[in-house]
Amino acid sequence: ILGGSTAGAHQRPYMASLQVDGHHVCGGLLIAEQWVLSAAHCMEDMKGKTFQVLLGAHSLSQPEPHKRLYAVRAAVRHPGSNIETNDDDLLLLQLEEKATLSEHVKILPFQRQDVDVPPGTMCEAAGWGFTSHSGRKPDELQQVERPVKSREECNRRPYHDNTITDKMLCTDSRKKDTCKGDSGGPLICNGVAEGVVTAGARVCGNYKKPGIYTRIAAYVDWIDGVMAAAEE
Ligand SMILES: NCc1cccc(Nc2n[nH]c3ncnc(Nc4cccc(O)c4)c23)c1
Repeated sequence: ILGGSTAGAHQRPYMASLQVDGHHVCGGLLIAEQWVLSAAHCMEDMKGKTFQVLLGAHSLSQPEPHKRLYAVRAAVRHPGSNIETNDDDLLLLQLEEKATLSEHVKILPFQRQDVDVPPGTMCEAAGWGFTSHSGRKPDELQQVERPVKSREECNRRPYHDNTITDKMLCTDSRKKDTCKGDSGGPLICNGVAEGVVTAGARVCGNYKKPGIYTRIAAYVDWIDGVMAAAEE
C-alpha cells in the first residue's frame, strides 16, 4: 500500500496473508469459516510450492496470540483466469480446517447485488504489499482510503483505455494506491467487500493507471458453487 497508514491492530480481522515458504506473497479475505478469497495471479510464481494462509495477524514477524497459519486443502482458480489478462482474476482457497473465529479472526461479508459502486464512493484497501516504489515491505498491516473512479473515465486514455470490463472496478491511484503484495486483498466500501485487488498494469501510485479490482458481486454464483461443491 503506497501512501497509506498502519491499520489499527486486528481492526481488519478478515485479512489473510497468503504465504509461500513463510513469506507473504498476496492478500486475501476470509469469506467463510473454511474459505479465503484471493487473486488467481497470486498462484503464478509458485513453481509447485504450497500456500499457507495466515489469519489473525497484524505483524507478519511478531508472535501474536491469535495469529495462526492454516494449510490449504484446495486452491480453485476461476476457470476464466489467465496470465495474459486481468479477467476473472479470482482464487478460492479451502483451508485444511475451519478457521477458529474470534475478535481477531472474522468473516467479511461480500456484496451479492450486482450493482456498480457509485463513482466517488470512498472505499478502503488493506495489505502487506510494498509501501514504496523501492519495494519496502511493511511488517504491520497497512490501509488506504481511495475513491471509486467511474468505469467510463477509467476506460479512457491515458487511463486503462477500454480494458476495464463490467466485472472490474477502478479507484483513483494518485499517490495513494495498492502495490505488489496487495493483490488478492479486499476493497471495502461501507463495510462490505466489493472488490479483490488485481495487479493490472502492475503500476503503483501513478494517476494514469488507476487501481483495478475484480467485482466480487459479478462472481457470486461461482463463489457459492465452489464452496457448495467442495467435499468436507
Ligand atoms: N496499483 C495496482 C497494483 C495492485 C497490485 C500489484 C501491483 N503491482 C505489482 N504486481 N506484481 C508486481 N511485480 C513487480 N512489480 C510490481 N509493481 C511495482 C513494484 C515496484 C515499484 C512500482 O512502482 C511498482 C508489481 C499494482
